[in-house]
Amino acid sequence: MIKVLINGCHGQMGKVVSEEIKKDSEMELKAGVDKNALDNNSNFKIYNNIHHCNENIDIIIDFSHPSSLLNLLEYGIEKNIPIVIGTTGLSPDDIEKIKEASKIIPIFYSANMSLGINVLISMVKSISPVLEDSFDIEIIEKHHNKKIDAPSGTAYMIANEINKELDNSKKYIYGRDTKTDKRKKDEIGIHAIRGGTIVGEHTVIFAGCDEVIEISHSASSKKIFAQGAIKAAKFLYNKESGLYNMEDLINS
Ligand SMILES: NC(=O)C1=CN([C@@H]2O[C@H](COP(=O)(O)OP(=O)(O)OC[C@H]3O[C@@H](n4cnc5c(N)ncnc54)[C@H](OP(=O)(O)O)[C@@H]3O)[C@@H](O)[C@H]2O)C=CC1
Ligand SMILES: O=C(O)C1=N[C@H](C(=O)O)C[C@H](O)C1
Repeated sequence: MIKVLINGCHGQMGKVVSEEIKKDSEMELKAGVDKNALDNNSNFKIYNNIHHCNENIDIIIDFSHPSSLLNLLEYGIEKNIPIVIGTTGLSPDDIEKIKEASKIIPIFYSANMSLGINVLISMVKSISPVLEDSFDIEIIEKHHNKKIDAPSGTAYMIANEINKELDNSKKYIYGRDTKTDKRKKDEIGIHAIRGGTIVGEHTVIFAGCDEVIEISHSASSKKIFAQGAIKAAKFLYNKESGLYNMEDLINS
């Protein structure tokens, strides 16, 4: 049995991951960490500070908040525990810290744990260089009204992957409300919608002269992210230190 700690266990994703682990015959939920360690009659122990947890843990799955990253990495390094990180809204400095930590322990990071989004990314990566000269690229993401970061981590991930294919020649434009000039060629527009219970939708628009290609992904339940994170945890368990992502998992 792989013994799991969920960081952010009281959150929307934490609860779904916990339900999915309970159904999994290869995994055991040993502990949870959340800002408020409510006693909710769980059959696993909940802590409000990860450093207070002395359980025997094989892997950590994190869907929480950027403010917990430092503690999380410190704990993983101190106890030599691999970490699957799904939290978004991380700063470039946070990403650097993840890269540094991954020299010591195995870390899996993806802003989107669904298979579908990662297939979408390989599609847009392959067509962007072909369309770049004559098509404008825009990304629209839609999420529920409880989401705190914008644009989504996935929208950034899609934009970054496209940009890498285009020699990082594009800059990102977020909305256009204060703009007074025409769209420039070197832009990728990124736009965020928030409302209701939308789980997560991402559309990449390639707009050319008299023709438009739209590639979309729509998540209809958080289960796909939880199941993806569990697959990532099984993949990461017993791996060498290093930084892994969905591409590594898909190609494994
Ligand atoms: N990679 C992926 O596939 C996916 C990523 N996500 C990302 O996962 C993260 C969590 O999403 P979601 O579950 O919807 O968000 P929630 O706000 O519902 O859950 C986050 C939980 O973490 C808690 N928390 C906040 N700060 C800390 C801390 N310092 N230490 C421990 N726990 C803390 C929150 O407590 P409190 O509410 O009291 O602040 C809350 O219970 C977000 O960044 C989201 O974008 C979401 C879905 C898929
Ligand atoms: O907060 C969410 O819910 C989600 N966040 C991730 C993101 O920011 O990309 C992934 C998913 O779309 C759901």
